[in-house]
Order: sequence, then C-alpha cells, then structure tokens
Amino acid sequence: MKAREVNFDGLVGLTHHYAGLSFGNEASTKHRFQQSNPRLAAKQGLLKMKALADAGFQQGVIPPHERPCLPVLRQLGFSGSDEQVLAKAARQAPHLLSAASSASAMWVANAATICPSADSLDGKVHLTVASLNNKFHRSIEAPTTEALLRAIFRDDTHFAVHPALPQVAMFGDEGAANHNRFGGDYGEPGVQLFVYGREESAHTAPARYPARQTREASQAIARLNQVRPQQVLFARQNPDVIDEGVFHNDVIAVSNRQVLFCHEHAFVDQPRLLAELQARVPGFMAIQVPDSEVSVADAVATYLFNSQLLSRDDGSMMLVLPQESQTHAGVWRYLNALLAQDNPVSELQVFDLRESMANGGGPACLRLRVVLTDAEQRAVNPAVMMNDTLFTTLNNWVDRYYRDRLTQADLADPQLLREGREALDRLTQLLHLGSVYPFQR
Ligand SMILES: NCCC[C@H](NC(=O)CCC(=O)O)C(=O)O
Repeated sequence: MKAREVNFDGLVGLTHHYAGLSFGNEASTKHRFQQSNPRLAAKQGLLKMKALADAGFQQGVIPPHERPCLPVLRQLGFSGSDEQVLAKAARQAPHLLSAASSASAMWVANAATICPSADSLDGKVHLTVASLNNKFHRSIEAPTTEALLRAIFRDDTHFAVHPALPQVAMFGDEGAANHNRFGGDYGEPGVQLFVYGREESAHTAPARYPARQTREASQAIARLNQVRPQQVLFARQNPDVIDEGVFHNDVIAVSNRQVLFCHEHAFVDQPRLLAELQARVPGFMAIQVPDSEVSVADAVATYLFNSQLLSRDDGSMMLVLPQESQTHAGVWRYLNALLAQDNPVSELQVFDLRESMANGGGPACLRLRVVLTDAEQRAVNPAVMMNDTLFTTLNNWVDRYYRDRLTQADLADPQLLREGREALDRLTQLLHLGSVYPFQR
C-alpha cells in the first residue's frame, strides 16, 4: 500500500517560559528564569512548518494546551476563584505555578507513540498517548493530548487512540522520541525499535540523571499499538550518555526508512543492535558519528541528531537542523563532509528555533511523525493541515494574542489566563476541533 510520512508540529503555547523544570535536560537547567518570547517562539515554529510544507512535505499542526492549568492547581489544594488560585500558588509555591504553566506540550515528539497500519495486527493506525510521568509539568499533558489527538485523528475506522499508561515510574513513557521505525517504502511493514533507558525489574539506571523511558512501558506500548511481534525490537540507551544530557533517544539518534543516523555511543551493545537491524531491514545503513569527530557533549549542545531526516520522492534525504549545529564549526564541518559521502543525505536545511532550543527542544522534538495511506490522510481533520491560508491565519492569531516577553513573575497575572482561554477558544474554531480544553467543558 502506498503511504507517506506526515509530520505534525506542536504549536508553541502562550505561556512559553524558562523555568528549569527538567532535571537531566541541560538546556532547561541553563536557561532557568531567563526571559522568553512566546510570540517569537510560535513564529519560529510556524516558519519551519511552512517551509517544509512549501518544499512538498505533508505538514500538520497540533495546538497548545490550556495553561496555567487551573484544574491541577486546584488538585494541589489552591482554592477560591481562578484569580485567588493563581495568587496563592504564586505566593506559596511559584515552582508549582511554573510547572502548571509550562508550554511543554509543544514538543509533540513526546505526545504519543505511533504504529502505522502496515505494522498493526488490525490494520489500523495506533496512537498511544505518552504518560511523561518523570516530570510533573509534563505528566499533566496526557488528558489534553488525548483529546487533541481524537479531534485530529477522529475516524475510528482508521485510527485507534489509546490513553496513557498508568501514572507510575514503572511505566515512564516519553512517546515517539524513543521510537524508531525502519523499512523500505513507508507503506510496507517496517521494523519498530523501542528504546528505553531503564528497566524497573532489573534495577538498571544511569547514575546522575534520570532515565525517563522504561522497558516495561515500551513493551506495553508495543502491545497496545498491536505491532506484529516479529516486527518489534527493544534496545537500551547507553546510560553514560543519559548522564551527559541525552534525556531522550532523539537527542542522539534519528532514523528514516533504511537509514539510522546516530552517535557511536548511543546504545548499549551498539554493534549487536546494528547487526540485528542489518539482518532485518533490507538495505539497512547506519551512519555512525565517531566521538573523535563529534563528542556527546557537542551533540547535546548543538542538537545535531535532533534533526528531521526527510525523504524526497527520488529517494534522497534532507536533514533539517537547528541553527546551533551550523554555528558550531566542528559539527558544521562534519555535516558538510557527510553530504560528500556515499549516503542518501543530499541536503541540509537549517532553522532558527532558538526559543524552543533554550528549553532543550530541537526540530525533531517539535514534530510527531505519522505514516498515513491516502485513505487515512483523507480521514484526518483537514483543518490542521498547513498551507498558505493556515499559515497566514495562525500568524495573525499569534500576533493578536501572544506576548513578546514572559518571565515567571508574569504567570500570576490573571489577564494571561484570560488571554490564553480566549486565544485557545478561537483556535479550536479555526482548526475545527470542537471542545477539547478543560475551560470549554
Ligand atoms: N523533546 C524535548 C523536550 C524538552 C522538554 N523541556 C522542558 O520541559 C523544559 C521546560 C522548562 O524547564 O521550563 C523536556 O525536558 O521534556
């Protein structure tokens, strides 16, 4: 069956700010309490979506969540009117107000894990919402993510959306950021590689930073998504690189079709994993970057591997990179050498995603890949697909509602809450989503 990869990007929310909420994510820690620019952040993301849509790649958009999340503040005991809840949280526990206000849902590579219909036992596209329970601010994303995915992939003859796994550490799951699919044409059955950092039952874990994804969670997702058992592989992420800031596998590896582009230290027992992929994926090609050319620290600082590897119709591939990998002389030299070598990568495209990058989110974090056949694509809510009109509409919407600077102190402003609700209410109309947010129910 003919199919293609469609990329859905998260639209940055109105409360995008730097709160240092993600221990183990070095950019998040480093930029704590710096002033952010939500308007610029949203526009940087929209420009990437538009440029890729213009280049012929199918591109959709996933809306932001309601923030500050008043229901979670109430659940934590802050009471009274909405204004009182905000004021009390700001005074008594500003870090909780920050967490309840994070725009982290923008990184939709962590929204869900996808199984294309070519790989599933029942022939449907499966989407399992990520639990994200290693970080409080991210664990509150799951219910709205589920509502949004149901509003986008709304035809249950084609799509099965599964709620997140039980919210305990044993089932820590960070979605597609720890998942790779290999194969030939997108519509042919592929090999799905689930990458985890920790195994609860074996008591394995890195020493310094947390491993967010467990083997137990990966196994449950493979079951929920009905991936044919003979098409599943599990691999452990190298704990040493987690300790150097590789908090998701997509910070050290990216795949597309038959190609795996990764650092030589990405996985535990990497030679065995590559041999296994070699045996199972026709035409498999690993592009391994040696530590002598790019260190793990430089990979983390530049997000070289948090790139999008996109296929053109002629079989060649384009690497979509953050500007940080261009401004680093050594990494840029490596990338240009890569172009000259015998491999499918034939073009580099660089984007300024500075606002997202400062919280540890590069091009690959901002997108969720969904392989769809023509019939499945026709069943997707068409209002979320990027084109000239939607690009203009969303830019105008951002201009109208978004602030151009934000710090932690602004989160207590009840006006910010009102602006957010008004903006999201308008957005659900623009994108034909129905009622998806708590304030709309
Ligand atoms: N895939 C990229 C995810 C980045 C995200 N950063 C954050 O949540 C930082 C938020 C803050 O610190 O304000 C994370 O670590 O999960």
